[in-house]
Amino acid sequence: MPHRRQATTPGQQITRTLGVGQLVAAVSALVFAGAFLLAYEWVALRGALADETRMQAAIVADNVSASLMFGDRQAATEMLASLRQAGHLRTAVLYDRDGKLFARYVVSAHAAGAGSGSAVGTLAVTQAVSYRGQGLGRLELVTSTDRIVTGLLRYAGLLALASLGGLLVVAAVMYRTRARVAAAERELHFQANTDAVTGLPNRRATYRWLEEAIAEHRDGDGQVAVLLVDLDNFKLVNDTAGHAAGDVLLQQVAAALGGVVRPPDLVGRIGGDEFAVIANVADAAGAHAIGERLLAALRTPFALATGEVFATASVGLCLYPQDAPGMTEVLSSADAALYRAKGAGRNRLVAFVPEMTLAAQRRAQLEADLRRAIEQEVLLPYYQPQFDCRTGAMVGVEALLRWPHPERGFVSPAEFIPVAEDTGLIVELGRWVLRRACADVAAWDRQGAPR
Ligand SMILES: Nc1nc2c(ncn2[C@@H]2O[C@H](COP(=O)(O)OP(=O)(O)OP(=O)(O)O)[C@@H](O)[C@H]2O)c(=O)[nH]1
Repeated sequence: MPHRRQATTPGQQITRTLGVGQLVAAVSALVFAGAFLLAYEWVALRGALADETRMQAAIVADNVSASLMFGDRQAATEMLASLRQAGHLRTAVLYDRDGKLFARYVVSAHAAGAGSGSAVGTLAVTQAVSYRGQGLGRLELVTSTDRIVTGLLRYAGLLALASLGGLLVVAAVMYRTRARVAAAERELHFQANTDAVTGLPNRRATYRWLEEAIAEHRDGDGQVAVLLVDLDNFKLVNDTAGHAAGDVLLQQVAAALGGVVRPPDLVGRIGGDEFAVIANVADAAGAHAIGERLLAALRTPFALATGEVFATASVGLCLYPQDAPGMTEVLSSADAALYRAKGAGRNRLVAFVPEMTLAAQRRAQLEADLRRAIEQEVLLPYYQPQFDCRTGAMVGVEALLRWPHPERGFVSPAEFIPVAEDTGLIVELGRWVLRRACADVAAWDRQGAPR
C-alpha cells in the first residue's frame, strides 16, 4: 500500500512507544525493589552484628573486671585477645575508671585507628566494667562490617544477574509479542486500505492520497488531476459471464490502468466498476494526455474464461486547483464530468467545465424531489384507453406516469425516469405504479365499468 509520508502506521508507533515505556517501567521497578531489599538487609544484618558484639562485650567486661581491679594488664590483655575467635572484631580497648588506656588488643592494623562511635565499615560498642555495682572502667569493642558489605555486594550481584536474566526474558517475550501485534496491525492496515478484488488502494486510501496530494499542492506549482474511470455497461459482463468473470475483468482493468501511471501517481478502486486516477500534472494538457492513455489502455480486448471482452470506460476529469478549490469539490466536479461522459454516449473523456455544476445541482435537486414525491405519493397515473379497431370496444388501458411538481409544474418523464433509473428509485417507483394501477382497476370494477 503506497503512502506519502508515514513509514509506519500510527498503531505501530503507539505499540513501539508502549514497549519502550514498559521496559523502562520494568527496569525502574526492579532497581527500586533491589535497592529496597539491599537497604533492608543492611539494616537487619548490622543490627544483628551490633547485638552480637554487645553480648561479647558484656561477657568480656565481666571477665576483665578482676584484672582491672588488681591492675593486671597482662591478664587483661590476654582476656581481650580471647576475642580473636570473633572473626569480625578489629580492636578491643580497656580503659580504667580515669579513662586511661589499660589494655588493648588489635586484630588488624587496618582497624587499629578506629575510635569509639561507628563509621562506615566499622561498628563500635562500649560496655561499662564494674564489680558489685562499682564502676572500674569501660571496654570498647570495634567490629568490622566488611563481611556484611561483602555479603551484600554478592547479594546485589546475584540480584542484578537474576534481574537482568528476567529482563532479558521479558524483553524477548515483549519483542515477540510486539512483532506479532505489528504484523497483525500491518495486516489490518492493509485490509482497511486495499480493495480485496483488485489489490488496488480502496476508496478510503485513494481519498486520503488525494487529500495529501492536494495539501502538497496548496502553495506549489502544477495541478492535481482527478480522473474518475467508470466501466461502460459492466453490469452486462456480470449478467452474461457471471460475477467471477466480472471480478477477473476488474483485475485486468486494474492492471491496465496501473500500467498507465507511475508513482507517485495512483490508481485506486473507489466503487463497483469505478476507478480513480490521481496524478500530478503540469497543466490541463498533461491531464488530458493521461486520460487518453487510460482510454487507450482499455481498447485492447480482455481475456476471460468465457472469451474475449472489450471494456470501454467513461472518464471524468477535474483539476485542483484550476477547476475546484478543495477535495470535496474536485471529486464532485470529476463526477459531474463523468456523468456527462456517460450521457454523451460513453467511451470518452470529458473534462469538467463550471456549467456542469449547475446541471449536477439541478439533477441532485430533482433526485431529492423525486424521492419526496414517491414518499408522499404525489405522482399520478394517467390512463390511456386502448380500443379494438375492428369492434371499437375498449380492451384495456395504458398507465402513464405523470409528476405534478409543486414549483415546476409537470416534470417530463423523459427528465425524471433517467434519474429514477440512475438512482435505483425506478424499482420502488415501478412497484408503486403497479399497486396503484391494480387498486384503480379494482375500483372501476366495483363501479361496474365494462371489462
Ligand atoms: N464482478 C463484480 N461486480 C461488481 C462488483 N462490485 C460491483 N459490481 C457490479 O458492477 C455493476 C456496476 O454497475 P453500473 O456501473 O451501475 O452499471 P454499468 O453496467 O457499468 O453501466 P454504466 O456505468 O452506466 O455504463 C453492478 O452490476 C454491480 O453489481 C465486484 O466487486 N465484482
